Amino acid sequence: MDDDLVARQRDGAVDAGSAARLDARGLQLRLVPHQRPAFDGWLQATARGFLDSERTEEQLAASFDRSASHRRIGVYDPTAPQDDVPVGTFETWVAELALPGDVVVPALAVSSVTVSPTHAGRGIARAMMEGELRHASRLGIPLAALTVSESTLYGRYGFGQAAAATTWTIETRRAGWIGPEVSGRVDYITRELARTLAPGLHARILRSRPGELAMPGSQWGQFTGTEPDAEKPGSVRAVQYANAAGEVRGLALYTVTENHDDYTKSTARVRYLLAADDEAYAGLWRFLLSLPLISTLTASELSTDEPLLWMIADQRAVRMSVTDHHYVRILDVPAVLGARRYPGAGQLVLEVTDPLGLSEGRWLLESSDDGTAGIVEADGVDTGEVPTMTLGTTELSALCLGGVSPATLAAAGRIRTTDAAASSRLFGWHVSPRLSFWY
Ligand SMILES: CC(=O)SCCNC(=O)CCNC(=O)[C@H](O)C(C)(C)COP(=O)(O)OP(=O)(O)OC[C@H]1O[C@@H](n2cnc3c(N)ncnc32)[C@H](O)[C@@H]1OP(=O)(O)O
Repeated sequence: MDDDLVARQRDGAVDAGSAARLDARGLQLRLVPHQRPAFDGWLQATARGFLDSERTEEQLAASFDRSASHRRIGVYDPTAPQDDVPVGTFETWVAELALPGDVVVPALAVSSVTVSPTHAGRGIARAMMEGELRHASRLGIPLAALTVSESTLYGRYGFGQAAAATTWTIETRRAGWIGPEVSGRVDYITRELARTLAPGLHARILRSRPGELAMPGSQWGQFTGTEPDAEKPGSVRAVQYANAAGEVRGLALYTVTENHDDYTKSTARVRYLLAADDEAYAGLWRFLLSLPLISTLTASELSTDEPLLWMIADQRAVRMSVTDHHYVRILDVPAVLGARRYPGAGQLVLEVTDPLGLSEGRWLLESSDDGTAGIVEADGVDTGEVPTMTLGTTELSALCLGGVSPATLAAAGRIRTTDAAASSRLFGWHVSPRLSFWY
């Protein structure tokens, strides 16, 4: 990651257009310095917005210590009784996001969007979002991404649902293992060791799964229960998988809920599973499915095409639900579509409209047999019989990771294409996108 870009994104001035809009309503848009007590007011407002209880001194200190690298903005009402507590909060940082084909690009990760109910419906969230997207666009950051509390919030700004997630409930005794028998071993490790191993393992899988985002360091602490303010840290169990050569290739974190009426009907919840290769994946799931006294295993933020389903003899032992998860917003069409890889050679004209005017245009995309692509402005270029796709940024963003096909969006009336089959061949990818956490 480019440290200079990270610093310019974090420290850049608030967007002048959004500041002026809010100022006209008597509100102030400010960059929140990484200092206490300014940080405390911002975090208390964010916690309240997400229905959390008031943060304790221990939680404030722990959050402050782990959050220096992020940009925070707040909207303040100087006439409010608590004028040091913002009525709007917004957090961003630059993180690598994986695109199809083992490539990553810098993305603006967006989080902590809240507006106090006392100030709702006055355009505060819109002003913060538009301003931060413009700031990122000016810095050349090619896309933005977020996970959502409500599905209906972000399409209006050009975010498209690009990587769905699945939630699983598995009847372990019914499932039956028909996956590979692996030659490595599973061992319990301390949560601290899991915290140390996790970032390296995640860095290895990041590029292989479109949609995955580099996880903020602090979140590993939350998954492993090693942060000073972690809730019930002792409930988190950690195991590692090492192959026959002794190399650690995966780890799993889980919690259990005892059933006091019948211990054999207890439940385990997979908190996080990281596997750097197929063998570690099989070894860890095999272990989790055979935990003694556990009759139900649950897991979430899995992809829509997990090999796990094909390692289970009785697929009806699995109940699976699909939910929208990772939303992406293209800010620079040539940068994103020129960086990702394609299944093979093809050509497509893209006519893109953008509600915020950041990524509008008409482009000719040409991919080669090796999957790389070039993209040029199509105006003035003879595009002859090349298939054309006409769509909004929201829909292009939904398509860019290969999680949904142009044919599906055309059938849904969301895009127009002169050749649904050719467009779908070009935009498809052989694995479904996935994001393994919330942020
Ligand atoms: C990435 C994340 O952090 S996801 C978390 C989002 N935050 C939350 O869920 C916390 C609880 N909710 C809130 O804090 C606020 O209600 C927010 C942030 C969702 C909205 O803040 P507001 O300042 O009231 O929104 P604002 O007035 O700017 O409205 C912007 C647009 O969103 C729409 N909108 C606002 N709330 C909702 C909603 N709950 N569902 C659907 N649309 C909504 C408005 O109608 C408006 O539409 P328009 O501009 O296209 O006409």
